[in-house]
Amino acid sequence: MKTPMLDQYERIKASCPDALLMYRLGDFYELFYDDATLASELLGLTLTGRGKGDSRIPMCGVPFHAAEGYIGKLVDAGLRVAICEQVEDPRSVKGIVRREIVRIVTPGTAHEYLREEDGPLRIGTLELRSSRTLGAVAAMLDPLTGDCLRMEATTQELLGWFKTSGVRELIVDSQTSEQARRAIGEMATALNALVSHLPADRVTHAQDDLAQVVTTRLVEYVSYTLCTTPLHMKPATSVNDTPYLYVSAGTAHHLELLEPRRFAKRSTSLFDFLQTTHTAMGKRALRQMILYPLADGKAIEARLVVLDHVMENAVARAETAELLRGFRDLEKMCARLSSGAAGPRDILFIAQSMRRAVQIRNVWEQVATAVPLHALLADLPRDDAQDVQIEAMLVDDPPVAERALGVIREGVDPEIDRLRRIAQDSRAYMAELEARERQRTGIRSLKIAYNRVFGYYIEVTASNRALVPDDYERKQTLAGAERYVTPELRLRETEILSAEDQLRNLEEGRVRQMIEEMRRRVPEIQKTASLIGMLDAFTDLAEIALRYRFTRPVLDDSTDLEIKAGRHPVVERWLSAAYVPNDTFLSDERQLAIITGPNMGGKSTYMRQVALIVILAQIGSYVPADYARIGIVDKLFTRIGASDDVASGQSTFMVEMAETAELLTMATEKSLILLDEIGRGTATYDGLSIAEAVIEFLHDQVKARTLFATHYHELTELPQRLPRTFNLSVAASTERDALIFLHHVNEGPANRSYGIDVAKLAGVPKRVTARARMLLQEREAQARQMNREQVSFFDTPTAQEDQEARAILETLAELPLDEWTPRDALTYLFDLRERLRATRENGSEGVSAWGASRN
Ligand SMILES: Nc1ncnc2c1ncn2[C@@H]1O[C@H](COP(=O)(O)OP(=O)(O)OP(=O)(O)O)[C@@H](O)[C@H]1O
Repeated sequence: MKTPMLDQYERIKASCPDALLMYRLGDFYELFYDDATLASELLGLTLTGRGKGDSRIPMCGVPFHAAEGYIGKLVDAGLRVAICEQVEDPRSVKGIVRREIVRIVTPGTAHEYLREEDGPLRIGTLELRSSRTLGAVAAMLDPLTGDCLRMEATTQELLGWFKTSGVRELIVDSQTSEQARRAIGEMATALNALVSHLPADRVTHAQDDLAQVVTTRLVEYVSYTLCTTPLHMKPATSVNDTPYLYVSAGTAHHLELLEPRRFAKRSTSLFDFLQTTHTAMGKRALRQMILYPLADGKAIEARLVVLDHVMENAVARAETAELLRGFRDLEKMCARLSSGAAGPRDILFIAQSMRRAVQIRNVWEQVATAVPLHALLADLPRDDAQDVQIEAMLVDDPPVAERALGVIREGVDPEIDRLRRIAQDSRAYMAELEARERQRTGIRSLKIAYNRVFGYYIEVTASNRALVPDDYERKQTLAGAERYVTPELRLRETEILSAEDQLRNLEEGRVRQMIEEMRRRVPEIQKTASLIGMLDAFTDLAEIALRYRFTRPVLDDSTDLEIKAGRHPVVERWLSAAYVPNDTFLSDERQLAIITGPNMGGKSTYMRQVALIVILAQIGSYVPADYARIGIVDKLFTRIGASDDVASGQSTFMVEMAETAELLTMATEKSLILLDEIGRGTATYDGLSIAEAVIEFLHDQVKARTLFATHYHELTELPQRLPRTFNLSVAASTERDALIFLHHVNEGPANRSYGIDVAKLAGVPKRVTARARMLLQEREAQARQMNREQVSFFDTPTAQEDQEARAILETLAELPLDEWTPRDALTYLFDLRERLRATRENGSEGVSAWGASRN
């Protein structure tokens, strides 16, 4: 026999089959059946059971007040959780209490349950244009702030956007086309995201406008998970209208834009370096700026003008910082208002912050002369009358929950004050009655107390039962005590309870009204929140620019990149020694730089520095350089530094090649590409060949500005045949056998490589480095010998060939094979063959090289 409760459980569960159902039962959320088994495993909870024998079903539970953490864990594990509450007061119903799902928490919409520091949380979806070449229309939505971004691009590009933006869940519905479904499936795998279905009854009728379709789908999904119509969704903006700098996910990772490298000892991310904002909105705005730098000259200039202004006005800046310090997270509160979770405390906090916004507006209105700043201020609130009123009505420290007493300030409502006095008087009265009864009965331990079931009662310990007077009426017997009522107590109780009831009704009514008013103001509050976020971010960027002596960049539509004395802001900050500034000059004629030099010489720092300067400039920030002129970059790709993606199950080489593939297909003439030692992860000749072919392709086809760091010295020859390439090298010197890094970037290739010196520096035993140096010398000597004996043997057949063959044989005879590893030998052999082939193809030119040193 199924109990009515289980019946209800199963009905509710059926309405939400792809979520774990947390079913509220008194002070617990209970899970049953498979949900219970799964949750108990993931959360380490004891699995119990309900019922007996065969009909016993698995069950586990979490206390309701601690549920948040558990829900967070489940969602983090990629599950959906449906929260089912009791929606009536159990005391006022006979039989089973009505229950409803009040929230579905999913990986992409769990903003109240996950830590914001772990990055943004977004949901996304897409539809494909009927013709493949037209690409796809996509939208992504931040369920906390209600920001919705639309974009039209290739699916590959969209994947990149989704990845950097933290899309954790992709939404499909019954109208999603088959193709789109496939694309979404593939993306979900790449993003490690969940694919979720919007229930059919939520799908609005088919529309022609795909942009509309994708945004509506996401808004509907948020509404579905919140179990209410959200008030805080903003109209979608389009990436295609406001061009942004595309930063591939790999790039954001390599450059440590938002998060430091795994295992980094300090916060080495750009975000951490820049972030001294005062508000949660400011932090979000800054993160957003870094994630979406601009690619439109006018928009960047507008930001720079605001920044100039903020930098110039030190007093206003300081006052703003002061006001921002106490600012509450308005965006989070709007989300709470929207989902019906807001209570009196939220209302007070919003009112206080909105008043501060008015003050901030006043601060700047007096000094603002710049048009873009005016535009920013125009939408800040001007009038705080409403909020002053709210502050006057609510007590200083109101409770979080909507249903609580003592929320309205004394003097606001005479009726509330009167009822409160009755309640208070009765408390005094009860104390007095207690004293009186103790006196009358002689029972010193007698006490008057209250509970929800019996109301007020007099409690007497069992040992004093004999002293109880006749007019006491027994209510309840406990182990060591008896509880009584008297007619007087009953009378008083009715008075008190009715006063408290009325009081609660009145206070709740007031609060509900305030919440309703605030809900109507959500768009205004959101607008304020985002402007305050921007102002906070600008104040922050201003402080940084002043503190670290940044300069204002010049942006234009050229494809130049000119930096004088550029620095890497984060490395400079943490370096104990002085940072060596470096110049950069790229243009149409100097499109691709091949950078050589010793390990640890500063190649990757140099490349990162260039990338960060470009990003900062396109954010609208000042930059760490004496001068910077930047032809606006449309897409930024980097492949720098050791990959730590090995943990994700992909080989370093595979990841590297995937990223290379991405940039080769996506980059344009306006892009900037930074590559560090690509091809290193494979056999020398594979690697070298890949590297060379990539350079050729970038030079001939893509024509993007490129910095290419490499250890293949062979590549320094490329400028001879690829006119837009040139050599750069990081300087090092060896003094008395010690290697000194100068960190200075020079024109021209590195004259030698310093592998052995670096090995020594790194503590490789002297015997090994000495031996290596000997081997190197031998090789170089052989090379010289070969060069001397070199004859162009293919010209005049037999005799020459003969001679060359003898030279080869002689070299072979001299090879220190005993000391070589098989790999050394094999590499040498490949080397030999490769060069002989090259010789045959290119005539005699290459011969000189065949025995040359391989350093
Ligand atoms: N311009 C500079 N001024 C001062 N110190 C620097 C500079 N550039 C780099 N360094 C220091 O040198 C270290 C090594 O730099 P980096 O990692 O860029 O070398 P690399 O040439 O890329 O080495 P590898 O080829 O091994 O990757 C940095 O951690 C930093 O401490």
